Amino acid sequence: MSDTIISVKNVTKQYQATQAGGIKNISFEIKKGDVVAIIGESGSGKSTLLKSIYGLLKIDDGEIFFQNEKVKGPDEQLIPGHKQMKMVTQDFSLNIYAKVYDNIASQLSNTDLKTKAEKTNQIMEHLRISQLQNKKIIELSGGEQQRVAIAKAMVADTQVLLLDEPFSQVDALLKNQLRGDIKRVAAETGVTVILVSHDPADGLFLADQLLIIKDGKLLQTGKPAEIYQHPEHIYTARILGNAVVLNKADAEKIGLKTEKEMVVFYPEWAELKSNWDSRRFEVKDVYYKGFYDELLLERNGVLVRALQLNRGAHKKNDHVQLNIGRFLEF
Ligand SMILES: Nc1ncnc2c1ncn2[C@@H]1O[C@H](COP(=O)(O)OP(=O)(O)OP(=O)(O)O)[C@@H](O)[C@H]1O
Repeated sequence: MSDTIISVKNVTKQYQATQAGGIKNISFEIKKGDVVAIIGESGSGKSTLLKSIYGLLKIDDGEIFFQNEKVKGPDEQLIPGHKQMKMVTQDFSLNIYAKVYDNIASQLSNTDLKTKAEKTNQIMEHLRISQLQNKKIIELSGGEQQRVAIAKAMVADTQVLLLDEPFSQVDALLKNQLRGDIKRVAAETGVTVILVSHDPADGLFLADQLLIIKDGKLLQTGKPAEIYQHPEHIYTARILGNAVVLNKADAEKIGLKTEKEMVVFYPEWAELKSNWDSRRFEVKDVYYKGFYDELLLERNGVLVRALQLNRGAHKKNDHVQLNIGRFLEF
């Protein structure tokens, strides 16, 4: 228990106006120093959960604890939010006409100017923005502003960093770099990071703990690899791995026997072979995916997808054998 920093217990928050949305009876714990990714589609309740943890929303039911102290809602304190947590929203809340250095340093007191300068320089180094320190925010790209916003949020000994869609402003290449940097900074500084993203790849890459949210409910939480390999819901397998989902009748048409209603497998669990046997599929289409092909295959009117690492080996209209080594039943 001692290394738990955040406990969310049976938290419900519904919005009066919509009578829907929000989050429903969510419980989980976060370990100090972990990177936690909350993954779900748009409108699933991710931001509601993040704001509730920070104390920005009045929750209807349940409790949230920071260490052993209850997080107060906006009606219970003068300035909503939690002193040891910082939230970076998509608008960054930076002073766009001030310099990078001053934006970050503004979070520290002037009583010890040497420490103030040291801490500001150190966090800029961590986030690789030292070279930008004399630039004004308005002169920076979206990705650079994102880094400054994170540095500003972290500089004053923040224990929990809350990031709402931190990669929304960066392109694919910079996104990989920023993801790596957040992971590294969390490991180096010991800060606990809770981030919200609609892109499951963010969670799989970054997180020590993943939370899958759908329609305001927590479907599953755990380590990314565990959730990926053992999803408890079809939705989880679909968003994490673009799984193939078949009903019982279709599954049987391609030779998969099940007592349950649905069969699910990730394309990489199916092995392609050229041998001609009873489990043959016809290649309906080939999608170029860079270092591999994705094949759309058909058998008895049922379509499935499989990966072809040996690019170009099978072409449209070829017949192939597919060994589905593992599948899940729901
Ligand atoms: N202030 C509000 N008033 C009424 N309904 C709201 C309010 N904020 C959010 N909702 C509703 O609650 C649901 C969850 O919203 P939330 O912003 O938490 O989702 P999200 O998963 O973060 O989505 P996105 O990725 O689009 O930001 C949505 O249906 C949304 O319309």
